[in-house]
Amino acid sequence: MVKGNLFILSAPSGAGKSSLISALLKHESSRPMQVSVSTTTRNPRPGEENGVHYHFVEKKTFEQQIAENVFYEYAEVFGNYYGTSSAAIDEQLSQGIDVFLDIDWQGAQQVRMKKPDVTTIFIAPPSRKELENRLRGRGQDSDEVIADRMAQAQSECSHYQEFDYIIVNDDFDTALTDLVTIVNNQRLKRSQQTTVYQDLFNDLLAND
Ligand SMILES: Nc1ncnc2c1ncn2[C@@H]1O[C@H](COP(=O)(O)OP(=O)(O)OP(=O)(O)O)[C@@H](O)[C@H]1O
Ligand SMILES: Nc1nc2c(ncn2[C@@H]2O[C@H](COP(=O)(O)O)[C@@H](O)[C@H]2O)c(=O)[nH]1
Repeated sequence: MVKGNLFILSAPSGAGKSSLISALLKHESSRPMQVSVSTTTRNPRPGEENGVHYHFVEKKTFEQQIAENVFYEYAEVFGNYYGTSSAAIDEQLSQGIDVFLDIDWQGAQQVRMKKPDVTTIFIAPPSRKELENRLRGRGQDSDEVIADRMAQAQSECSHYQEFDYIIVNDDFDTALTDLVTIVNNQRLKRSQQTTVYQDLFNDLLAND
């Protein structure tokens, strides 16, 4: 079986990566796709469910999991820990599922070191003003949290050159089409198709 592809989406908080991944997962697809559920020490927002949006844990538990080597990558973002469990993504990739990581630039750097064939995508907002509007429009964070996220946005954006692709999420449908194109592009690579088309190429290369 062909292994699944690993994709990373990074962006300043509020640029729309969760919305884009969620829309992508509802889109028609030739292969199964899943978003990795990260572990975090931040408090749940209203409406967020444990095990669905994140695995919410205490700082002590997270630090124990770091010591037990549970994480493929982890980072401290906005004063909280966030991490991706190795076991979950290895299992999904080995089942041929394409896996999407919604992680920050620090996590992206760690994954690139371990898995150089990862496809990395940077989602940019159309402007700083619009980014702030989206954070406010989400209605889930205090003024203080929003100010902190706006301050951090510059640091996240300063890493855009490390990514394979850039999508500017201005018009949502256009950004989604761009994301679908990138995913299909990766799936059409020869390295991804050699096993699938082995019989076809055996036939095409056979001597009469
Ligand atoms: N193209 C768009 N145009 C207008 N609003 C958008 C667009 N994309 C997303 N949004 C809205 O912007 C807000 C932030 O989006 P979202 O939560 O997906 O961002 P995020 O990058 O995943 O943030 P975080 O990293 O904090 O989880 C949401 O209210 C979402 O509905
Ligand atoms: N390095 C990692 N970064 C992660 C992970 N899960 C989420 N994130 C990033 O954190 C910020 C804030 O997210 P929020 O849900 O609190 O708004 C955002 O940039 C995410 O991409 C992870 O497992 N590792």
